[in-house]
Formats: sequence, structure tokens, C-alpha cells
Amino acid sequence: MEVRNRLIVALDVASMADVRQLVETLGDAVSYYKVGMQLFYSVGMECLTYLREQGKDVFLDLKMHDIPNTVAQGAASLTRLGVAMINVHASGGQAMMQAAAEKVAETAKTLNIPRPKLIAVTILTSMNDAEWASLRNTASIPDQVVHLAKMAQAAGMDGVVASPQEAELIRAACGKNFAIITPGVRPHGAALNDQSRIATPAAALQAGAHYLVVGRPITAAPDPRAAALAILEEMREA
Ligand SMILES: O=C(O)c1cc(=O)[nH]c(=O)n1[C@@H]1O[C@H](COP(=O)(O)O)[C@@H](O)[C@H]1O
Repeated sequence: MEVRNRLIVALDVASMADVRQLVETLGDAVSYYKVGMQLFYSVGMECLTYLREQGKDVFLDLKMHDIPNTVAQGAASLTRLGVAMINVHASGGQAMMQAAAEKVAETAKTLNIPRPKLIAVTILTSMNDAEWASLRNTASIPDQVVHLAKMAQAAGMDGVVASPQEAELIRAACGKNFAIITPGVRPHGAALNDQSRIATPAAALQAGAHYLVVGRPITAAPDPRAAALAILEEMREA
């Protein structure tokens, strides 16, 4: 896969004006965008329509987590929107993930549209060991991430979101065809913001990540296009 198609830029903004400005600035450097809660809850379908018109792929990141029927029906609704990737929280459990996977496949087949990749979020990259322990978890973060990844694979998910720090373990446990999407990507010297389990773009790819999700290191940079091109160059070299 071409490096450019492996970089997903997080459009964490709240208005269509900001979306247009970023997408125009980044131009042909970026072909894949992530639309999350901030943007989708603000502008709804308008951003998906715009990104489709611009010929961009979309990861609609709404991190569903509810009882199996509710998540399955939600996943069916998102499938109808025609995006490339959607996600659920793996901690919703195997029955929830399986119900979502079955419903996505059924919906895409009925409508005769491509099936979006269905991805499970393992443990958020903002979580550190102290916060993890404060939730009374007993397994280590890497052990739990691998456990959730195996469960997601058994439930029919296409891949997981995890930290680049766990990518190698996931690849060993789930094989090379199970997609690994890693946020928590920070080039050398970039601000951490609220991320904890991070790695550089090169390290994330070398650990086995298929897609890198990058937000603020690009979108908050003084020159977002230059920042994106620098990350793509680092990815190419890796
Ligand atoms: O599901 C996600 O995309 C996600 C999972 C996770 O564990 N950590 C994480 O940061 N994300 C998302 O990835 C993006 C990272 O943004 P930056 O920290 O600005 O690079 C944000 O849009 C987060 O919502």
C-alpha cells in the first residue's frame, strides 16, 4: 500500500470552514481523513458529503459502545453512509462486536455497497499505567490490548486501534492481515498533548502499524502541509 494511503489525518475541528481550510491546505498530500465526535456532532453529514466530493476516504470514528442490538443497528446506519472505516469499543465485548460485524456485512450486501472496515478500539492511547491501575484493572495494558485484539478478530472485526507500542504484539498474535491502526503518533519534538503511549511515525510503521492516525502534529502545525509531508517522508524512509 502506498504510504500516502496509510496516513489518516484526524479532522478534530468543529466547523465546515475549518474543514475546508485544512483539506484545501493539505491538498493532494492527504487522501484519508478521520471524522470524529467533535466534527460529526457539529456538522453531521455535511462533512462526509464534502470529503466524498473531494475524493477522500473517511474513517468515521464514533467509537460505539452499547448493548449488542443497539451497536449493531448503529453500525448498520453508519454502513449506509458509505464511509471506508467505522469503529466500536472492544470492551463492549465479543457478542457486541460479533453482532456489529454481522449487521455491517448484511447491510452492505443488501444495499450492494462496499462494506466499511469495522475496527475495535482496544485501550485508548491517552491511558497510562497509573490511570489504568486506578480503574482496578489487573492485567497489564499490553496484555489486555492483545486479549482484546484476539477477541475482536474472533468476533469478525477487520482490525483494532491501539498504541504503536502494542503493534508488534498484536501483529504476532493476530497475523499480518489483521489491520492495526495507531493514533498516539508523535514526530520527534512534537507536543504530547493528552497522549501517553506514543511513538514516532517511523517506529509505528516498523512495529507493524498499517495506518497511522495523526491529528494535532499536523492540524495545529504552523504549516500543516509541510508537517504532513515531513511525516510522509519519515514513513517512506521507514
Ligand atoms: O479511535 C481513535 O481514533 C483514537 C483512539 C485512541 O486510542 N487514541 C486516539 O488518540 N484516537 C484518536 O486519534 C486522534 C489523535 O489525535 P492527535 O492526538 O491530535 O494526534 C484523535 O482524534 C483521537 O480521538
